[in-house]
Amino acid sequence: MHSVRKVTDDLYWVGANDHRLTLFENIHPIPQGVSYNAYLLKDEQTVLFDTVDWSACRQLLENLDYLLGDRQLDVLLINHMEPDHGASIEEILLRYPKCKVISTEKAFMFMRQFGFDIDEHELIEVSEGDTYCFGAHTVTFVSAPMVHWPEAMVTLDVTNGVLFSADAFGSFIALDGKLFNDEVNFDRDWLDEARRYYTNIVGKYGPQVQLLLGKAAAVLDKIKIICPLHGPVWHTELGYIIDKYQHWSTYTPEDSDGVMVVYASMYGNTESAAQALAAKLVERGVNNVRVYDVSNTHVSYLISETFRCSHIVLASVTYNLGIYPVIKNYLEDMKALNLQNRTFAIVENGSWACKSGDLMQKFLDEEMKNMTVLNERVSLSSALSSEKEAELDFMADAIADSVKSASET
Ligand SMILES: Cc1cc2nc3c(=O)[nH]c(=O)nc-3n(C[C@H](O)[C@H](O)[C@H](O)COP(=O)(O)O)c2cc1C
Repeated sequence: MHSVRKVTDDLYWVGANDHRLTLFENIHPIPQGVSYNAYLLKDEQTVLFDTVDWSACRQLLENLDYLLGDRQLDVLLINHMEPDHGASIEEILLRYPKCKVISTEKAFMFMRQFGFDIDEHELIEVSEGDTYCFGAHTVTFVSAPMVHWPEAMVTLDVTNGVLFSADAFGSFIALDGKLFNDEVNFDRDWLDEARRYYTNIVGKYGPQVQLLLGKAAAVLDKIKIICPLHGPVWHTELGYIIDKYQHWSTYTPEDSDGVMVVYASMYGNTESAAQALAAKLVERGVNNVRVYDVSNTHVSYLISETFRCSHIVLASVTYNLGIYPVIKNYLEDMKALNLQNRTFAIVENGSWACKSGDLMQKFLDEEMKNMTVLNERVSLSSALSSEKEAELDFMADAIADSVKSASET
């Protein structure tokens, strides 16, 4: 059965929702699913903008069948070749043998690498600034390398201001009938998952996203609708999502008063200190505090929260003279995603040779960029003793002061 939505008078969402996939990219949990968005323009020529994951190909075909009726698909325009969008290319070309393909040189290379038989078709290679007319609609192409693969481009329909933004402005969560940003409560229900999508998938490529945002800024008044490849279509409050992208891509905390306390604890003593610290922070008026057990929280959620918050408390046991491995993995992920400009506080614990504090400090100082570590470290010997509580108070004071000054700037 077809399931389509109208975006404009002659543009349709023809994508699909996926509630079966457990792990996006086989790594990030997606408990609320994901959508693969593709769009069909019915102009003098019919144009399909991107395809969907192979698992959703049948839905795409039914949607196209329904909307095209007796018409053929004339053009397949590929902005992004990652298989969650490109996997159905060959099937589309088999069904519509006269279909031309418009894409970038690199994307055509990827199509061949992935084994798609495209060379029987007319292939139109485009690059930055080229335009193409489908009848009433003319589009122009803007390259978007590493947002988030090297071949990526975005396409602007200069006739009606629709931007096909590829993975930019995308989000986890299946659409389930909704399509537009104002059909959902984005701030309440989607923002966390949009951030988790961006930060884990594209987070590393902040400078490249900045480049794209710079190009978009030059034509911002012309952009009326943003059609990403996952999640809602933006047709109101474009500034809201662009502002989020500004923060994320410049590694600027969204919440200058946000504190996350991430603890690693085997027997509960470090956990107890983490909770005591959280209570002390709230007592000092720092209410935007969340506590995470690193062992129970998938690292993609921690990364997302680390992009949101200005302050991070790392509380780790010592493990075989090292940092607890799961905290180490979290730090490595932060580094891989290029995260910077955060303030840290360190709580360490050990029963005979406490090392985790120095090691975490060294990692932040030497492996990462623009990270500040507060001097007030708390060093536990097995459990939080009453003598050490004063140190936890000093740490809470220091974090509260730092949050206050971050919020004032
Ligand atoms: C496998 C393992 C390795 C450990 N290695 C060290 C170590 O190298 N140095 C140390 O001081 N404590 C070490 N510990 C002890 C814990 O870090 C220590 O008991 C800590 O207080 C436990 O805190 P928790 O109650 O939050 O789990 C180790 C414990 C385990 C289980």
